[in-house]
Amino acid sequence: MSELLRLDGVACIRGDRLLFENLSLALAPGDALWLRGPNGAGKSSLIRLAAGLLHAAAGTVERRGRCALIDEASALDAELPLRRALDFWARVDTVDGHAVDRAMTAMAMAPLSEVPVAMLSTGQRKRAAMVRVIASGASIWLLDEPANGMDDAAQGRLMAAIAAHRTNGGAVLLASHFALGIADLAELDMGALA
Ligand SMILES: Nc1ncnc2c1ncn2[C@@H]1O[C@H](COP(=O)(O)OP(=O)(O)OP(=O)(O)O)[C@@H](O)[C@H]1O
Repeated sequence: MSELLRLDGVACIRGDRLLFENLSLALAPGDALWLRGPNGAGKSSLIRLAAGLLHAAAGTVERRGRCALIDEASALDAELPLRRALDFWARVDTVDGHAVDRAMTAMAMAPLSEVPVAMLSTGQRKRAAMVRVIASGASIWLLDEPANGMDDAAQGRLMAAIAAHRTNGGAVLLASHFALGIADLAELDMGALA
């Protein structure tokens, strides 16, 4: 497979409801795809399928390389100072402290290194989750509403991080209610599949 992520003829059932079927998509290095659609359309479900956290009722999901995920649940230990919480994941992802340093700078989080995760604001928590994604070194980014709660400056940093990741050969699958102003972005309207 030349792509980083490929879904072929995928169906998703949640509870007793068929959310979508026969859905296919492929992300090659440098690609980004925006999943759009109203509440309940299945955007988060598709992201979780791509991450391997949900089982497809039909079809296949293939990944080449590691993926990093942002969703509504924070993976960072709420009790720890931010930097220690991020260093834990750096060890899991087998990346060094410099990768965390660079990602902290990219999301302007370095001044908050010693603040416990539980005390971060909503937007700061999203930025912290993005630091983890950037530092992970994963080639496939799965971002579920990554900009929710971010102010304009943080959204600008998110856009820059996405652009840099694509330039470096990564791919991005993004679910968002609103357009984020990303250049050269493919779209999949999940509302149209319902
Ligand atoms: N664990 C679950 N069990 C049963 N149904 C679920 C479960 N999780 C989600 N659903 C249902 O699946 C549908 C799609 O949910 P999903 O979260 O994927 O949509 P979404 O497009 O991301 O919505 P939003 O824009 O509100 O985040 C909804 O109708 C939801 O109620």
